[in-house]
Amino acid sequence: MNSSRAFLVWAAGVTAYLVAVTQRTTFGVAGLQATDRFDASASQLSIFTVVQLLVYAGLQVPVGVLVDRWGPRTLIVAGGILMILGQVQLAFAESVGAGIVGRLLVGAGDATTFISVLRLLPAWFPFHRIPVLTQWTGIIGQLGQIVSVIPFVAVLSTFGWEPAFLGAAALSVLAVLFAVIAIRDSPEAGSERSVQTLRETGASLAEAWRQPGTRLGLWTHFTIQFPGTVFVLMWGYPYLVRAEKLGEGPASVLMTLFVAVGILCGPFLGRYVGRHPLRRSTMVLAIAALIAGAWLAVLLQPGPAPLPLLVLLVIALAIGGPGSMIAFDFARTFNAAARLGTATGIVNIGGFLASLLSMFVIGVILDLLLGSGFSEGDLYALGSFRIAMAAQLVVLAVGVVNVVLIRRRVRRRMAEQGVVVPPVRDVIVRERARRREQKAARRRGGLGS
Ligand SMILES: N[C@@H](Cc1c[nH]cn1)C(=O)NCC(=O)O
Repeated sequence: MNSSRAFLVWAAGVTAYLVAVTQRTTFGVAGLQATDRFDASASQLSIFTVVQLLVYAGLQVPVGVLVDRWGPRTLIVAGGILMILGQVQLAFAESVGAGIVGRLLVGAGDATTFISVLRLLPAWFPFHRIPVLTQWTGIIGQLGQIVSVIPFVAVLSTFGWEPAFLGAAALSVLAVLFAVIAIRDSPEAGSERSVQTLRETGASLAEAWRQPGTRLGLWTHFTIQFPGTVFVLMWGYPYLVRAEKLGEGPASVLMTLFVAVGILCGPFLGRYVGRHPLRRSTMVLAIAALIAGAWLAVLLQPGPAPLPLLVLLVIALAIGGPGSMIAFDFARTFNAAARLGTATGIVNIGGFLASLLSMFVIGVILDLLLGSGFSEGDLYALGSFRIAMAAQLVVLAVGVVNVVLIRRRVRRRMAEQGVVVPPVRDVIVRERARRREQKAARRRGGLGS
C-alpha cells in the first residue's frame, strides 16, 4: 500500500467532511440575519435545524447501504453536489418554505459524507492505524465549525446573505473537485464494493443489525455524543448566558474550550482504543459517568454554578465528541468490510436521534414551565433550565442501560469464539508486571553498556 497515496485519499475525504460540517453549521450562526430575511419567529427558525438533522439521521441507513454498493467516492461527490444546490437555494430563498428546502438539501448532502470517509480508512490503511485516523477524521471535521464562526460570519456581516451562502457553496465546489481528482475507493478499485440485488441488500442490512457489535456502537453513539451536540448546537449558549448569567464573552470562551478539549482528547482516545480493544466499552461507560457527574454537580447547586464547575461540565461534554468515535470502531471491527457502510450508518443514527429528542424535550419543558408560571415570565430562568437540562440524565440513563445490556451479549458471543475479556484487576496486575519487566530489562541493558 502506497502511504502517500493513502494520505492524499484521506486528505480529500477529510476536506469533504470539514466542508460538510461548515455547511451544516452556517445557518446556526446566521440566526439574526435569517430572522430579518424570512421575517420568521424563533420556532419557525428552529424548524430549519430540526428538518436538517431529521433528514441527516433519516438518511444514514440508506446512505450506508449505498456506500457499500456504489463506493465512498460516488457518495462523497453526490453529497457535495447536494450541499452546493442546498446553499445556492438558501442564498436566493426569500420565504421560510424555500429556505427549508435549502436546508433539506444540505442535510441530505451532509448525510453522505462522514460515513463515506470512514469507509475509506480500512481500504487504504493498515488495521493498527485506523483508530487514531478515525479520531483525526472527527477532529479535523469539527474545524468546519470554526470556518462557519469566523470567515463565514465575517462575509455575512460585511457583504450580506447572498455572497455568504454562495461563498459557502463555492467551498463545496472545491471539495467536490478535490474528491473527484484524489479519491479512489481502494488501491484495488472495486475490491470491497458489494454488487447486490435488493434482496441481498436487505439481508446485509439485517445481518449488520443482528450483529450485537453494531448495536453496541449505536448505543455508544446515542449515549455519549448527544450531551455535547445539544449543548453546542442549541441550548448551551442560552443556558450559560441567560440562566447562569455568565456573560457573552465568558460563554464564548467556554464554547471555544469545548472545541479545544475535543481536539486534545481525540488522539489519546484513538491510542487507547488501539491498545485496549477489549476495554472500549469500559471507556464509554467512564465518559458517560463523567458527563452525568458533571451535570449533577452543576444542576444540584443552590444558585448559579461556580465557574470551575461550568468549566468541568464543558470539558466532560467535549470529551463525549471524540469518545463517541469509539462507536464507529465497534461498527468496523464487528462487521465484514462489504457491509461496513451499512453498519456505520446504523451507528451514526444513535447520537443524532438522542440529540433531536433531547433538544425537543428541553424546549417543551421550558415552554411548559413558562406557561405554568413557574418561570415567572422568564423563559430561560435558572430554576426552569435546571429542570429542563436534567431531562438529559434520563436519556443518558437509557443509553447506559442499553450499552451494559448489549455489551453482555457481545462478550457472550466473543466467549463462544474463544475471546474472553479478563477482569480489570488481572489486566492491572499484568500491566504492572510488564512495566517492572521493562524497567529491569532497561537496567540490565544499562549495566551491560
Ligand atoms: N462523534 C461525531 C464527530 C466528532 C468527533 N469529535 C467530535 N465530534 C460524529 O458522530 N460525527 C458524525 C458527523 O457526521 O459529523
